[in-house]
Amino acid sequence: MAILVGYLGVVVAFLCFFVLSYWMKNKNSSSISRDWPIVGMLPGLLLNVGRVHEYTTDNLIYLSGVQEFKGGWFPNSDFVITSDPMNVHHILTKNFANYTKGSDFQEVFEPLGDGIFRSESDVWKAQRKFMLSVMHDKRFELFLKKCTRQKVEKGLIPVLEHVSKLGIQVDLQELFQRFTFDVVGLLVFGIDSNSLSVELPLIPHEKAFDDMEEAVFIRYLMPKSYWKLLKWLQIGEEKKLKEAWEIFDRFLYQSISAAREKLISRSKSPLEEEEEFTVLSAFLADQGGQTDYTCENSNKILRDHAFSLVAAGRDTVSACLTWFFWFVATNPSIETKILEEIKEKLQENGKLRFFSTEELNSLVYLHATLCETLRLYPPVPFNHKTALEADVLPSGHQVPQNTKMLISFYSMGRMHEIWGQDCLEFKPERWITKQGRIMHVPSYKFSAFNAGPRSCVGKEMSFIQMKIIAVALIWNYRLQLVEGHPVTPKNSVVLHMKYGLKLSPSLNGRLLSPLEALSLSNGNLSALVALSFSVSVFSSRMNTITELSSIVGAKLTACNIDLELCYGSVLRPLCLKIGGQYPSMRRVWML
Ligand code: HEM
Repeated sequence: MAILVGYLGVVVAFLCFFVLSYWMKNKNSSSISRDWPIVGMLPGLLLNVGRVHEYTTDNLIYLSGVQEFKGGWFPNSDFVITSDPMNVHHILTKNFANYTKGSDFQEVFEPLGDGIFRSESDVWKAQRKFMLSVMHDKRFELFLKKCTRQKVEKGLIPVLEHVSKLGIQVDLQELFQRFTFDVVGLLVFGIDSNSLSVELPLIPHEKAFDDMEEAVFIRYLMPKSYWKLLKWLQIGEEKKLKEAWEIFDRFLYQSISAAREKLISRSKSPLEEEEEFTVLSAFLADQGGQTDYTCENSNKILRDHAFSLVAAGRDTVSACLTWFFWFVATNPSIETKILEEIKEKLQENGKLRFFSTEELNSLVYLHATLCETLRLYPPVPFNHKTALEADVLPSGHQVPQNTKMLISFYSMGRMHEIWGQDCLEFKPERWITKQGRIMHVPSYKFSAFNAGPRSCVGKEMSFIQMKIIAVALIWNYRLQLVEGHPVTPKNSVVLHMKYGLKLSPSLNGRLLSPLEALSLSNGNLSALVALSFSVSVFSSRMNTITELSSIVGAKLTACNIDLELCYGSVLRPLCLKIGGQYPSMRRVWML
C-alpha cells in the first residue's frame, strides 16, 4: 500500500510539474507562497521557478527572514529557508555541529564524489587542512598569479583585441568561464585546456560541466520523487546528467594521467627548476613520497578533489566577474573611479607597470566594487544544511530533527535590516570607511563566501584573480553593453547570467594610445605603429576619429611628421595588415 501511495505521489508530482510548467510560461506570478491542500506551497514555487531568487526574496522580506516551506503530501519536500543573519550565525557557526550537509545534499550533488563539498566529520577536516595548506603555500600563490597574468595576456587580451578590431559583440560571461576553466586546469593538473582563444573552440568537457550543473539544480529544486523517476527512466535532465558526467569524468581521468606523466618526467630530471605548484603535485606529495607518482589507486580521490576544485573555482569567479563588469559597463562613474585608482596606484610613465599582490590590496575602490557585486549577486546563491537534532533558531522558529535548512545568500543581500533602505542600490561606497579602508562586515551578514568552519578556502585567491583581470580589462578597454541585451540570473547552482553578458569592447586608448605613444617616443617609427594600430581600430568610429583629430594633429605637426608619407609608407600597409581596415585619405588628413 505504501509503495502504491509513493508511486501515486510520483505521478501526481510529475503531472503537477508539467501542468504548472506550462502555466509558468504564460504567467509570471510574484505572489507570496500559499499553502494549498495536498500540494502545499509547491504551486507557488513551480509558477515562479524562472525567478526563484526574487520569489524567495519576496517571501523572506514578507515573512521577516524565515519561511517554513510546506511541500504538501510529497515526501521530503518541507524545508525552512532563512535570510536572518542571527539564524545564519547560529546554523553556520554557533551550532555548527548540529547542521550537516545531510543525505539529500549527498544525493543531489552525487557527481562531486567524495571531495570536500560532500565530506563530513574527520574526512572533511583532513581535506580542509590539505586545501588550506595548498592555498596558503607561497608557491601556489606565485603559480596562481603567473597563470592568471599569462591567461590575461595570451588568452583574454587577444580575444578582446580581435573582437574590438572587427567591431563585433562578445559574451563576456563565456570568456570568463573559459578563462577560469583554463586557469583552474593549470592550477589543479598543470594542464591548459586552451579553451580561451580567438576561435572560441567547442570544448566538450567544458560543455559537459555546464550540463551537469543545470541538471543538479533541477534535482535541488524539485521533489526527490520527481528527479528519481527521471533517473530511473533515464529521460530528461537525468539522461543529460549521466551523459555529461561520463564526458567530464573522461576528461578528469585523462588529465590526471597526463599530469602524472608530466610529474614523473620532471622527477627524472631533478636539475630542472620547479616552476609549477599544482594541487595534484601537492596531493601526491601529501600522500607520502614526493616521487611516487605512479600509484593508480589514488585516482578516484584525485578525481573527486579535482572535480571539487573545478566546481569551486571555475564558476564562482567567472560569475562574480560577469556581474561586476555588468555594473561597471552600466555605471560610467564607477568605471572612472576604478580607473583613477589604477592610475594613481599602478601607473608609471603612462603605462600599467608590473604590480605586486600588496599593491592590488591597495585598490580599495576596486575591492569595494567587487564586494558590492558579491552582496547583490553572490555566485553561490543558496546554502543547504540538515538539522541532526531538534533545535530552536534565534528567531524563535522550531526546527524538528532532520529538517532541511536553506540559507538564501541572494536574499540576504537584499534585506533592509542588514544593508539599510538603499539595499537595492549598487553603492561600492558603502564598503569604505571614513579612513578610506575596507569596512569589515561579519560573515554572517555578508555570506557570499559562507561563514563559520566551512567558509570558503579560496576567498583570497579569488580576489587576487578577479583584481588582476579587472585591472587589465578596465585599463585597456571600454566595455559597452549591447543595447537591449536582457540581463537576468539563470536557474543554476551558480548565479550565472541567463543570456550571458553581451558587450562591444573597444580599445580604451590606453593599450596603444596614439597620444601617449607619440609623446613617449617623439614621433619615431614605433609611435607610428601605435598610431596606425589605433587608427585601424578606431577607423569605423568616426566620433572617436574626430575627437582625436585635433589633439593628435597638433602633436603630429609638433613632431614634424609628413602625413602623406606616413599614409603611403607606414599607415596604410600597417592598417591593412593589422585590422584589414584603414582610414580614408580624408580621415588621415584630418589627423
Ligand atoms: C568569488 C569566488 C568564490 C565564492 C563566492 C565562493 C563561495 C563559497 C561558498 C559559499 C562556499 C560554501 C559552500 C558549501 O558549504 O556548500 C565555498 C566553499 C569552498 N570554496 Fe569557495 N568560493 C569562491 C571561490 C573559490 C575558489 C577560487 C576556490 C579554490 C579553487 C574555492 C574553494 C572552496 C572550497 C574548497 C570550499 C569548501 C570549504 C569546506 O567545505 O570546508 N572557492 N565557497
